[in-house]
Amino acid sequence: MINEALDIPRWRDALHREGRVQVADFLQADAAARLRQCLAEEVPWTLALRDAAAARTIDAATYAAMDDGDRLHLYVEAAVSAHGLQGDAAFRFAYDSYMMVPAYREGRDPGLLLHRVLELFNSPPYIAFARALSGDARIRRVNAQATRYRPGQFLRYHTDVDSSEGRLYAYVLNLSAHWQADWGGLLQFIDDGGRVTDTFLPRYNSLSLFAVPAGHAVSLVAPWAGEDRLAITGWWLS
Ligand SMILES: O=C(O)CCC(=O)C(=O)O
Ligand SMILES: [Fe+2]
Repeated sequence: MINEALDIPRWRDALHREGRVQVADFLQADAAARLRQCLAEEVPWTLALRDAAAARTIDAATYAAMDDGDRLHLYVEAAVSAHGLQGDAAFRFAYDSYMMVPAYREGRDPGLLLHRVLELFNSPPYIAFARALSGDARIRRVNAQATRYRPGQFLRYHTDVDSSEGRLYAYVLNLSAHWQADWGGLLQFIDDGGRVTDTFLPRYNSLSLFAVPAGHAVSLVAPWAGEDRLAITGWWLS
């Protein structure tokens, strides 16, 4: 499934130098196309939402039954609930999500390709691959969620810091076909001074990879975005 022609030492050196890297042509072409089709057509999406009260999920049936206007209203409500707030208190998000680990454990959606992906990501050869790419022998497990960002959706500044889960590296396997820079949905790295230090376009079949913690955000997807921003994202864990 992984592209066998990847130049692993090249990407590892860049990751060590910069703390982040975007690996091009990550999957074999047919695997990328099949996975993209799964995200575009087969996933029962939930809405992951964080507003002033808490992080919460709108279940797939409820979400599917809503019309576009009601959905957009939820995104905007979550966004404006941070008005006047700064720092951690302003953390908000609204994006479509499929939490692959709980779904797998609970035996939900039998036959969904994402279950095979989670198995692959936790197979000994893939863990060995992740260790080789990062140069980090502590990696033992991989978690994953499928994500879809549509106009009005976003993930505000955060660092992925986590005290219990053992997050070492964050990854994003991007599966939108022809994402354009002015559609929003950009993965932006933001330093302690508030400067954007790097931007990753969600380029088809690329793996965005960075050491945790690091300040970053997914910018608001514009009304004119011509596609959904589709990805599988998670962490390489100790
Ligand atoms: O989708 C992305 O590019 C980044 C996602 C992210 O930062 C996260 O889920 O914590
Ligand atoms: Fe993140």
